[in-house]
Amino acid sequence: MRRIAAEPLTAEGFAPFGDVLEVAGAPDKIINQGLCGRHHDRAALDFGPGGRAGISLFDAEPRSLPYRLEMVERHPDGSQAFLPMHEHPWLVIVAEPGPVPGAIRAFLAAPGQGINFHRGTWHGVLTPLHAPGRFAVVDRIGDSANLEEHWLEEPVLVTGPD
Ligand SMILES: NC(=O)N[C@@H](O)C(=O)O
Ligand code: NI
Repeated sequence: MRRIAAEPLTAEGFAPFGDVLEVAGAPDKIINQGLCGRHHDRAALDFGPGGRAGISLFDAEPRSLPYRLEMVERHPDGSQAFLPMHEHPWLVIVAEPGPVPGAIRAFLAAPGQGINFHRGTWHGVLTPLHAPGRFAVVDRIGDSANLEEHWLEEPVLVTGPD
């Protein structure tokens, strides 16, 4: 079985697949009587025609490393953001674009890091590594299925960082 090692999640490394949401660097503006830094407008949200933004809460079972990846999916009609409601590391898996998924990439999100998959990005489903696996999810609410799954011919074993 093919093995890939998760790499630390960075905005640069993840840029081809989406946005990293994290409090890093200077805020764009100081608000609330100087008591809050606003890191403004940090993700490319996209819900397409006929859709709208929704916020859902996911309570997912934690997985363990090494993680057996059997399927990736994509949402052709909108973006999808995973915003952790905990302070644990968690796993983000994507694949290079194409009519069928290309090379698999895995990232280990640090505590406090969230992500936003751009519309159509192949990805593994939400993968917490610790309980509680609680996330706010911002994605498209609409009439379409907005889901395409691809089952890998051979599972991939995702390990922790080298
Ligand atoms: N199906 C669903 O709502 N979640 C998936 O899209 C996922 O990426 O976890
Ligand atoms: Ni998804």
